[in-house]
Amino acid sequence: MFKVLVMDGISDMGIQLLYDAADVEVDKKNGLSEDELVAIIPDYDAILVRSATKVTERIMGAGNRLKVVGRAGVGVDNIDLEAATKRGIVVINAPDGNTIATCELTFAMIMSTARMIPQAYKKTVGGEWDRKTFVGVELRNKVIGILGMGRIGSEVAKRAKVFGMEVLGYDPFLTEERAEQMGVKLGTVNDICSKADFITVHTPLTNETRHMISRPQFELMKKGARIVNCARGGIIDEMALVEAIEAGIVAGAAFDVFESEPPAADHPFLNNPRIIVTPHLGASTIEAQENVAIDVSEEVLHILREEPFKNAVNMPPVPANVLNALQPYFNLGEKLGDFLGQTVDTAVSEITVNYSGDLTDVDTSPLTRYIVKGVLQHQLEGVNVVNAMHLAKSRNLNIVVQKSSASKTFTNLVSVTLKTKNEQFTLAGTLLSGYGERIVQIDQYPVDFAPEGNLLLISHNDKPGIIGKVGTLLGSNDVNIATMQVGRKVIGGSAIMVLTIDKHTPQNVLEQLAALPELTNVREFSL
Ligand SMILES: NC(=O)C1=CN([C@@H]2O[C@H](COP(=O)(O)OP(=O)(O)OC[C@H]3O[C@@H](n4cnc5c(N)ncnc54)[C@H](O)[C@@H]3O)[C@@H](O)[C@H]2O)C=CC1
Ligand SMILES: O=C(O)CCC(=O)C(=O)O
Repeated sequence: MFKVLVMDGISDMGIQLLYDAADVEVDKKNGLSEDELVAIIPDYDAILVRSATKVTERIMGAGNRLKVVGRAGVGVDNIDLEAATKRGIVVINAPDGNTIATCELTFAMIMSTARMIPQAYKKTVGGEWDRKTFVGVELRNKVIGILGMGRIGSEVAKRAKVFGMEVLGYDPFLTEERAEQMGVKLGTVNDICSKADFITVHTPLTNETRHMISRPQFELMKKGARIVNCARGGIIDEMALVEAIEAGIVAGAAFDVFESEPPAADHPFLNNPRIIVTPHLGASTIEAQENVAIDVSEEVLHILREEPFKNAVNMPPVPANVLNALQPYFNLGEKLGDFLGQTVDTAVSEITVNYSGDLTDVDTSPLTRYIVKGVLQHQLEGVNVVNAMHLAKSRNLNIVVQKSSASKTFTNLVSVTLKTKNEQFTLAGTLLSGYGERIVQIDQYPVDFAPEGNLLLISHNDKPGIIGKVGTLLGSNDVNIATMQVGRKVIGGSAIMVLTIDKHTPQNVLEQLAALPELTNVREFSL
């Protein structure tokens, strides 16, 4: 039974999928401190959060069965990604479900600053009938500058066009072609700051975007500019904004997010009549909360059940077509790594993977992760596909990936060579139509067996009678052989035998086999 901890009031409708799952037990909690979470997290396989709960290194360190942190939303700045990756904990988010909600709040904020609706409301309900103070501006024919043209920024741009605004955009990943399709003129941050009547930011908070709008940008602005931040506190320098309002440059601002949340009681925004604020409500619609909770629940179930998933934040994204092409190979890749990992007793210095046939046309890096995971799990604790490459890198393990043109014999072939200081070992596997996963080469020897169960790998010289001797010895010790494969390069030369055994071969039997003079090496593997 998987135990999932749901925090921060995530929508019950959205997590119905988890309640309905026979293999999942759900606990809902709110407002726990870091210490309280550290105390209970060892019981859980997954934790789901919005933005309120900070999932820190300490919490993840205590979560010894924690496999996934799910963020019901976009921004993952409340989750220590590095700590998660190190521990092989998958972090997933729900990037699409709250785009429209946040875009619509942004527009509400733009219109509220244009017409000072909250300020007018406050006076009116206070008993004043003030029709002079609140003379606003129209949006039509005004210039809006959008910094960050991803999901939300692009939706804001669409709506701004409908309001008759000229749209300027800045995003390092926005091509001229795409900007043109959206009717957006590209500009630099400073360009946009000097031309726009309204500026809205929709980037994540990163080293590059922190204080992207600060004193120098406010100095470039037109008198009467209005500023909106429904993305992340810190993208706009809060103190510089207050100064720009005092200097008469900025006429109004609307903030849903703060450098520190919640803001301190004496935060200068809270009593400034030109600044309107909301408590991080961008994603707070019934629809968005349901969407993100559904998305994150689906992904959490996939991860717990070890099924393929798509929205991991601490792993490179895998496009659906690549995932479809590679998924059938994941188990084979892991088995090849697993087998190879059992062949060595000393540190691995290099893993070389060669893909051929059908596999030359796709980005095989997700499959390489499975192979590396398979190898490393014999050397390190807690390895999985999330942290495999990170662990390999941190141990200076060289991963070489090669692609060669179609294999002569197989339509697809994955060949993996493991190198240590003193030895190297190669295995190759394929997916055979109608037969599934097969190992088809061990070092230079052609073989053909399924990578599963208990295997005995025996090196010997190709002489008559050896197979019989091995069979008799195993039979007399009640060790049943399920399948047997013999591989040799030339008649009478060195050869190998691969036997699938119904159960684990006892140590004393392995020793008796090793004592047979015709055998040069006997090793047991378990896959
Ligand atoms: N107030 C709220 O409740 C919510 C806030 N957000 C926040 O809104 C922001 C945007 O969300 P989405 O549009 O879904 O994300 P997104 O990932 O689709 O878009 C972000 C865009 O920012 C761009 N970007 C990154 N660095 C940049 C830089 N230095 N300069 C200019 N552009 C840069 C990226 O290229 C990307 O196109 C995120 O920070 C997210 O956390 C999202 C949902 C709700
Ligand atoms: O969960 C929330 O309400 C915050 C949403 C948000 O900021 C995000 O998705 O990045």
